[in-house]
Amino acid sequence: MTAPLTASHATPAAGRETAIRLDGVSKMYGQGAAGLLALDGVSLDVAPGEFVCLLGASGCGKSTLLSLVAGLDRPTAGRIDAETGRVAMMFQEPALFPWLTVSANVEMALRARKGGEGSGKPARAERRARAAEFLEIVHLGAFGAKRPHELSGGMRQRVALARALAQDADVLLMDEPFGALDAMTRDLLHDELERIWRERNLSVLFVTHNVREAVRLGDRVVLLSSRPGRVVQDFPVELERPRRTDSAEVAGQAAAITDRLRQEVLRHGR
Ligand SMILES: Nc1ncnc2c1ncn2[C@@H]1O[C@H](COP(=O)(O)OP(=O)(O)OP(=O)(O)O)[C@@H](O)[C@H]1O
Repeated sequence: MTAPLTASHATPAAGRETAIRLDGVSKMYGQGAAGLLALDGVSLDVAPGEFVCLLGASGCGKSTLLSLVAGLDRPTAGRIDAETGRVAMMFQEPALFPWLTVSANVEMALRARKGGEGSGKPARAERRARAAEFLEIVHLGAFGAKRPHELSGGMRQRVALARALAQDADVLLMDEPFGALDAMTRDLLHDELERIWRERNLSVLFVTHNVREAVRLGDRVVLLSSRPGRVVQDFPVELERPRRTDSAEVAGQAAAITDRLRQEVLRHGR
């Protein structure tokens, strides 16, 4: 949950147009007869600036896949390149430090930044000013002095988003970030995330159980099989943006993907 917020395991390969590449990635937890194969030969590319949603039955390895891309764990086989190297993660729980103000939570990410060309750690006053800018981006400019418990669930997730942006990440890995929010708040956050994704040209890998949410947000929806997770189908979503979750177009494409997901779940007798 409160695992490291940045992971850098870049493998530069000049001229390749991928932000994330998984090539034949498998993950086995444990060993021998007691081993559990969570992912089996997953190959998947995310282009720079692309928004890819990952769908699949419960336990099919979606979170495992994200943690491998984030470099929090290693694959048993296969290869992962996150070429940009600046990866931030968001979870269903915002995982803020409750004793710190909203601003200080975002400042922590600025403190934790790795040094590098033009990205040295900013001094305290500058961190505060930059945290305020990131809070403006998520429309929480007036809330920097509040503590997390004074905010609603949706606002706390916006702080988590500001914190992810403050890491100067160009790849966002999101594990059901809006799963605990009510439908109205989720809708608003979809709009905000879409705006920020476009403005900052982020590459996003977004895990969800919600097929409509995947179609609302994704350039592509990648469907994983039940465990062990394998890529079953990759659905391009060519609907014009901005999309509405409750539109007939989104509902239509979501229904087709749900049918395929249902077949997959039934095939595994769940
Ligand atoms: N650290 C671990 N050790 C052993 N088994 C694990 C570990 N982490 C996950 N698993 C198992 O690996 C499988 C895939 O888990 P994972 O959490 O990646 O699936 P998921 O698709 O994200 O699930 P959900 O949709 O329910 O969140 C599950 O059977 C889970 O129990």
